[in-house]
Amino acid sequence: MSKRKLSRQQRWRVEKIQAERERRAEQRDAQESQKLAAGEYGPERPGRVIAHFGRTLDVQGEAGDTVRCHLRANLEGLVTGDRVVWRAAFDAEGRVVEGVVVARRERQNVLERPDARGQLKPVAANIDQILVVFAVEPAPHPNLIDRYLVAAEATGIAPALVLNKIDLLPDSGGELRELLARYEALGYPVVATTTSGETGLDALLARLEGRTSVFVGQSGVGKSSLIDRLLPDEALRIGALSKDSRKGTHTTTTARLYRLPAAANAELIDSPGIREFGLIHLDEQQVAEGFIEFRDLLGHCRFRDCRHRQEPGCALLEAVEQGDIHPERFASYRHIVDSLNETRSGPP
Ligand SMILES: Nc1nc2c(ncn2[C@@H]2O[C@H](COP(=O)(O)OP(=O)(O)OP(=O)(O)O)[C@@H](O)[C@H]2O)c(=O)[nH]1
Ligand SMILES: [Zn+2]
Repeated sequence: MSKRKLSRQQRWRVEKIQAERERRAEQRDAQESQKLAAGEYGPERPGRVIAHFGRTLDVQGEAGDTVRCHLRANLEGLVTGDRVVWRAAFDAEGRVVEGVVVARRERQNVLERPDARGQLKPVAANIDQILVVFAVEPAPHPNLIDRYLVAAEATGIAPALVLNKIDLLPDSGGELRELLARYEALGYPVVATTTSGETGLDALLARLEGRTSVFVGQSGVGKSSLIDRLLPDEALRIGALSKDSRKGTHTTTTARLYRLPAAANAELIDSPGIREFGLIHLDEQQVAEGFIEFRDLLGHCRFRDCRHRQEPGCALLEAVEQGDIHPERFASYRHIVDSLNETRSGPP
């Protein structure tokens, strides 16, 4: 909007348009309640939110059909991935033209991100795995991988690692393989891929099969390239969409759920906001719990309030000493805790 002040007449028009919009929304809610009461909608069916735009949602039914749905007045805060109960409205020929979402099923988990004011807001729900992508180039710092893993563990969603750009792996890539073996030994699934060939694509598809996944990872590791590979048609459509938004219409930053054509029951939830990951909302205890090999030891230090620095009888320090915790993972833990403390005590 321009800095010029709105004239009285302009302001009057804006207010009038706003009032008209509200009136229409109220009217629609009332009509829907009437239709629901009169049984004009079909029976209740299960569905899944694949995109949402304010009070309008795209819901995928069990048959894979997508229906534009309104939200019943008393339902709030649905996000992509939510499982819902919806009812269809039909046209004269008996075809489903639209629907209304009447209930939300309990969530298995929810991914949250801070909004502009730093408040955590749900962005997607019911996710089975977080695929942390890293690449041969830019070379991964182990601490960065750990930061992603800790953030993922805190959501309660299982993480897996994807090493991309293995076409760039030098013959002497022993160091990286060693790093991967360390995470595999901890129990994390690891898949190696490249988008410049077929290598690893089958393994990635197998990992995606039967699950709802999200990709996260540092800029430049190849997330977009991998997703383009998995969703060739969708990629074209998104390209067309963003061309429009560049003209200044509107940009959709909300998450979308995609069904992958190449794997059975494989779904992907993606948006620029989901790919980024923060740790700032975690406390020291949550960071420690994010290191899965620490979990059994937590609570076994001599002092209840042990901060695992130099306290005698620290179960973690002893495990490092005995080689049960890799020193680099422990250094990583320290680094994350220190960096969070610095950020919090730093200037606002
Ligand atoms: N050699 C090689 N290059 C790749 C591979 N995958 C992606 N790239 C290249 O790496 C660069 C970054 O890829 P993107 O897909 O944009 O990475 P991204 O993770 O989506 O990055 P952001 O959008 O910044 O988060 C591009 O120039 C790609 O062409 C790969 O398997 N091998
Ligand atoms: Zn301790």
